[in-house]
Parts: sequence; C-alpha cells; structure tokens
Amino acid sequence: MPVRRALIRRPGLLLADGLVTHIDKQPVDLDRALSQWLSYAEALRCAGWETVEVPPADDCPDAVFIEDPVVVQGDLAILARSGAPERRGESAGVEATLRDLGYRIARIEEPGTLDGGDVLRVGGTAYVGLGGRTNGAGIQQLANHLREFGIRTQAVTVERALHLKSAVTALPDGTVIGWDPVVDWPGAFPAYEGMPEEGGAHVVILDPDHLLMAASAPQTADLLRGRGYRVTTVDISEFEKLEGCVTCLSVRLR
Ligand SMILES: NC(=O)NCCC[C@H](N)C(=O)O
Repeated sequence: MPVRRALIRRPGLLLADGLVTHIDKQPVDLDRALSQWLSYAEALRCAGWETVEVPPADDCPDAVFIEDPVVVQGDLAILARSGAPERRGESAGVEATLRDLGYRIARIEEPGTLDGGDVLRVGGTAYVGLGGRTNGAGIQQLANHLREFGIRTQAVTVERALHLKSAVTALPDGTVIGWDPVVDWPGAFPAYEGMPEEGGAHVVILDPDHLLMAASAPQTADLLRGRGYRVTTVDISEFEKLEGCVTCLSVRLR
C-alpha cells in the first residue's frame, strides 16, 4: 500500500490566544490540549497514517489548525493566504516541510484570501466556502490551480460558520453531512444530510469504511456506526473552544 502521510503541528504555548469568531472566548487548558493532540496523532497512526510533524510556529496561536495554511492536491501544495492576517505567519514551516517531501509549490496571491478549512473536495468537485476567510479572488486562483487535476471548483456561501468545513464534510460515498443550523445552502450539494450534533458535521476519512470524529458527537457516531462505518472518536474539547474540529488538526496527503 502506498505511504499515507498526514501533516500535523504541535500546539504552542499561545494556543489560548487563538481567534474565535462565532462563539464566546473560553479558557483553554494547555496541558489537556497537548494530551488531546497527542491522542489525535496516535489515532491517525493507529489507522495506518504516517504523521509528519511540521515545525512549530509558536508566535501564531492558531498554528495547530494546520489544515488552513495549505491545500494539497496530487503533487501540488497550494499555500493559502488567510483572510485573518494573524494567521499568515503559519505558512513558512508548512512550505518548507512540503518542499522537503517533494511537492511543487503554488500560492494564493493578494488580493486573494483562502483558508484550507473552506475547501471540501467531493469526487471531482472542490466546494469552496466564500465567507470571512476566503474571498472570490482566492477561489478563482484556487480554481486555476486545481484545473490541471480535472477538478471543478464551486463557491458556496458561508455566513453562519467559520469555514465551509466547520459546517459540512463528506462521507466516503460523497454524501455531504452537516449540522443544519449552520449550513447556509444545503441545496448546493447533490446529496446532503443533516446530523444531530454540531460536532457530527465533521468526519476525517481514515479509510473508506473508517471515520475519525470528535467525542462531542456521540449520537452521530452511533448513527454512522449503524450505517456500517467503523468510527474512532477523540476528545478535542480544547480545540473546539477555538472553533477547531477534527478535520483542521491535520492535512491528509494522498
Ligand atoms: N479549518 C478549521 O476549521 N480551522 C479552525 C481554525 C480555528 C482558529 N481559531 C481560527 O479562528 O482560525
């Protein structure tokens, strides 16, 4: 089987200063965050993923949310340019690691903005959230980069959540799942299904029959187990306090 790698980045000491946009600020327990992050990384490895630790960016409180500074497709790493200027310092270490791994590098350039958390690929389509972090110019540039892979790009308005993937992700069969109260346009997806919990909107596909989910969504985990999926859960409460979810703590390279 080809190597499956996932990029991860250890939380830094400033984690508690991370941005919050749609929820109130809550105290973050740093020790608990580190132990949750270690368990998250272990869950990836147990499922057969090799984890590659990107050098820390300790001046950037949100650097642990490594999904946001890059979109990787095939052998191309597209360095994003966050709509939150505080997050732009996260890119350098990600670029260095991906160069070392042999990836070609492209960039979202000014005036474009884009966060990886806004990019949901389902089959040959990349749905891209148009909202606080990602603008139309960023989506257009991403579309140009993805075209060589035969991927078409479709913008989806995001107003009620931080990122598109804060609101929806996709099951291995392509069904987009979300938490209805924060999904602006469920009709944008050919197949959409609401889940009973906010954290139930987020799945990492570890294998075609194996999902990683947050422990905060037990009803959804049971529902998906009932559909035949194996579901591994991890407690990521300290990251959820910063509007993070299971998807944003790693970048799966395939
Ligand atoms: N892709 C994601 O959902 N990333 C979560 C980023 C959370 C971070 N506190 C932020 O506001 O940028």
